[in-house]
Amino acid sequence: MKQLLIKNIKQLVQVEKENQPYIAGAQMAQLPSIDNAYLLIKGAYISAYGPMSELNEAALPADVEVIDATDRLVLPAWCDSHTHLVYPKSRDVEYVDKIKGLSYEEIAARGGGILNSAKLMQTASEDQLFDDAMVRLQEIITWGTGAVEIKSGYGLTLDSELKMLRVIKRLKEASPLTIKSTFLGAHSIPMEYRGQQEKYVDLVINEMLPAVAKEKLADYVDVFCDVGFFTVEDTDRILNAAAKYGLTPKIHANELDYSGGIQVGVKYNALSVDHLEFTGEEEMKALKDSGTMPTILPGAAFFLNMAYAPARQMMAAGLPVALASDFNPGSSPSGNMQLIMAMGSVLYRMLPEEVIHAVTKNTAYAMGVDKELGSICVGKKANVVITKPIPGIEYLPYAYGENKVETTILNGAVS
Ligand SMILES: N=CN[C@@H](CCC(=O)O)C(=O)O
Ligand SMILES: [Zn+2]
Repeated sequence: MKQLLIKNIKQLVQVEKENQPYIAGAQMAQLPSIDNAYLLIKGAYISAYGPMSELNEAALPADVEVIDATDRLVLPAWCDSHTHLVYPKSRDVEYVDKIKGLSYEEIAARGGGILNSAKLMQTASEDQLFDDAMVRLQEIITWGTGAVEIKSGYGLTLDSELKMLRVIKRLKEASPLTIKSTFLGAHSIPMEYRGQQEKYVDLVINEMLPAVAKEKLADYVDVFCDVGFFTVEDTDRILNAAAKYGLTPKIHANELDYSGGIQVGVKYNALSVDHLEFTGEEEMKALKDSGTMPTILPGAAFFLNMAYAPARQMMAAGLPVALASDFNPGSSPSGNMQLIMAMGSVLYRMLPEEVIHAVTKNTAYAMGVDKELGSICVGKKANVVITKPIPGIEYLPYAYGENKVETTILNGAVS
């Protein structure tokens, strides 16, 4: 089997002897690393690592491929556990409305926002959606992403939701990235259902969910549980129905208000609850030891000029925190996880060690791939990044405009 040796690594970051599902509270500030290290990859998996002093290069096969990482750091590739990166077109027009002062809810209420994308989605071809999304995937690989979750939710009709999910299925097959798909039929209420949204919820439950399950198109289910969108009762109904198909929830919650989304997500053992701008003591109590990953989406809060989720209070309460990009055309038009790390650090006061855990281990958990990704651990998939020559981990969030990643390795191969 083909072997790849990365040697003379200035710092091998986030090594783990045994896989821990996620990192919480004060432990997030501890980042186990090895200076002057090597990493050995066999096929698609990590087979060994350690200090250079323990490397017996002579014992390796003659055809081993060698990368010299002098002055460079090696880290697990980022896991981006929340995106909407299959979409028909950018929404830069709304951007100007936002600058002029229209709120996210005001844009949505007059048929803009998610409904704008949903309208375009009706006529978008599957091939065009696939080609555009492949370009976006290629770009995020260059920024160091190794795994990504992608949601439907710009369809909002049976056919269009299935179209989006089929595109995601094709992306899974065509891309070297590890991809998980999430059914988000309950992303917004179509205009014709306004005032009778329970009928749209019926459609999601009775028509969309069975069709999605029949074609095995989704790994997870999501609901936008927030003011002006879906209520706790709607969410409860959808998650209850989804559980019968074995679909675990990942919920959009508490972005616009104390919506009860966090609590209903925890009630249904959601893998993650995401956004969380409106998180108080009660919400943190519900999250404690729940197994539900609190996931903050700094790109959306920054772009929409929202309040910032209380990341430091969450960690002080012993909770884990994950950071994802929310890459979408309306509220976070970037999948650059290095920028997310910078935002985590500057806007949420998270330490470099904490942001690294938040975009690797904790997002791996939030998208259900923690056993295979998220750390440098023997037996895990070899999805790693080699940085350019940089001074240390602090430089990753500090130099927010630069691409610090030189090489992304996915499944043991340079991508
Ligand atoms: N908050 C809800 N949904 C997306 C927004 C999608 C859009 O505006 O197109 C989000 O996560 O930010
Ligand atoms: Zn989202």
